[in-house]
Amino acid sequence: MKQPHGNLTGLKPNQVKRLERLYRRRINPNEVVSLEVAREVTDISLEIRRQIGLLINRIGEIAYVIVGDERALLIPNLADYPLGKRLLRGLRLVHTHLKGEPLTDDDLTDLSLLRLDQIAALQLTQHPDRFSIQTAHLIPPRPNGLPYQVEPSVPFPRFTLEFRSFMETLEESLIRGLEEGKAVTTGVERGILISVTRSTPEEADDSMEELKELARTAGVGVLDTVIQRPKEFNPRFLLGEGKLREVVIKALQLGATMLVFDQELSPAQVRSISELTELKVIDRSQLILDIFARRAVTQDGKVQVELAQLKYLLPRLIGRGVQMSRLMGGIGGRGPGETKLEVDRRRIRDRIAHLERELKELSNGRYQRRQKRVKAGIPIVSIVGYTNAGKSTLLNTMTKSEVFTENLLFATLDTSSRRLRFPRDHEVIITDTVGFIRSLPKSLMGAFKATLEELKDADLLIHLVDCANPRFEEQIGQVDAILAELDLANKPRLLVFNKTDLLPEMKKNNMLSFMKVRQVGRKLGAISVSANDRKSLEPLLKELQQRFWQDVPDYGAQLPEEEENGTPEG
Ligand SMILES: Nc1nc2c(ncn2[C@@H]2O[C@H](COP(=O)(O)OP(=O)(O)OP(=O)(O)O)[C@@H](O)[C@H]2O)c(=O)[nH]1
Ligand SMILES: [Mg+2]
Repeated sequence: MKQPHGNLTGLKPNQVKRLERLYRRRINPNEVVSLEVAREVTDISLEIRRQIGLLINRIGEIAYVIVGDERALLIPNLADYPLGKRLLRGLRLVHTHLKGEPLTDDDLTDLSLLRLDQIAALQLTQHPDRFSIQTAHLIPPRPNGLPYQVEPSVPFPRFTLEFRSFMETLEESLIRGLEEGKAVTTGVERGILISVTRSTPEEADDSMEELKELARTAGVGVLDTVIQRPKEFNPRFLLGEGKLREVVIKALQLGATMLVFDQELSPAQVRSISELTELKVIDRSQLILDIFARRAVTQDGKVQVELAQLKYLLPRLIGRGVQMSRLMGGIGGRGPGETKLEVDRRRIRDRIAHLERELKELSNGRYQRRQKRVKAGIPIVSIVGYTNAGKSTLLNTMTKSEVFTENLLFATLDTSSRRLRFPRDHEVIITDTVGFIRSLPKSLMGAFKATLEELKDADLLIHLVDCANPRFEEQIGQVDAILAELDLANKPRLLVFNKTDLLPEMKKNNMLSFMKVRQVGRKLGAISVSANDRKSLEPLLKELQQRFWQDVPDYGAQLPEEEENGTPEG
């Protein structure tokens, strides 16, 4: 015999029995609830002075009988009715309100969060036979509107709703609403970005701005951002449960498909949050991994990214459940691939070992190539810097080659090298590198050390800075920190401020920022360039000549001749 849910203490055996017997009742699928069943629950409810709720499925079976207290009831985990890809749960809640209260905020939250077909309150009075009914249902998302509609309450005998056709119409309109929503925001996924942090409001904002950029780069449309700065972190959801519920309602209103956290989430947190919200949940690390996965081009890059992805996933495979598919799918399913997702942990470990061997071989190849270069005695200059600083653009302009550049984060994932010829048969090799970023996932840091291995051979690092970025100072610090972590703190370095063509505009709009750029630039002795303008590179080229061949008599800062440049190395 199926048990009623909720607290049954204090109920008489015959009352429990009556509750149990409710499971045997059938409702006509075209009715919200039948008069007989409504009467029975109001009777018991008045007798025990507690709310009673029925969750009824589409074929009219009573799937759950729930006993609450005088004012509320707690809906159990609806494990037998997973939402999956459906818009509605396939269950409606009919429950009693002992004092005839209208639907409460909690009721409407349950409706929204659980995506119930409908919620109905039987509003009781002193007379067991005289009660009203009030219903509410979800509606298509509207910007800044409530996600549900509440109907006026009507005396039960006058309540005539053709439930089946009502549901059909409702589902159609929800689907239509979703499709319209999709047209508004492009992107495979539409996400709400969340940051839960104790850092200062400015830091939190900066980090959120960067997360937005990352999301954009990953093809996630950003619908909204939420920053919470709690006194204490909620260990289960990171952010407070109340706040999380607000987020879910917002997600529903805006038609979001995923939540993106600025903080790294533990596997258990991802699980709890996705269970509660039924949305895809990813964190900053996974977002970055996802971007890497999209961008890796060379064998080396691909191997490293897959390795990093698997290492990230492995600890998250423990106690896996339904939500694993969500976790592993990544954005638009660009995880390590559906078939691979099904392999168990053992096979993933094997794969990791295999990839690590492959990486080593690739790295040997790189080492030999580097040896050749070092032997040839040609100075090596590596361009490093925060992602989107303009490193690839600089390499292109300097050498007139075509390295993929884009106004997206992490355009470059593989090092590429070019020769740059100076007059008098002097030349240097210039290498472009993957962009740096704060809080690079640990798993990636390891993998990318391999790519950045080449930096060890560099005779000079050009640290390129996008000085038009409001966070440029911080970014300089981040790059310095990563270089230190790579044991490169002592390499000769040249600080170069890029995008100076944007400064006049900044001077007009934000004098203070402009002055800041100038002050920092002077303090750190930065050279100014505009990577997309060859002419502006003269001071930089002159500096390079002086650094490498200072004994050479000054022949003027001359730009390398065009036809001599851009010979790809090798
Ligand atoms: N206004 C302006 N834009 C620039 C300049 N240099 C680069 N950009 C733009 O900045 C964006 C990023 O340039 P990339 O060369 O891809 O930057 P990157 O540092 O290689 O980036 P990652 O490879 O992602 O780390 C592109 O849209 C460039 O067109 C410049 O001097 N002035
Ligand atoms: Mg680049």
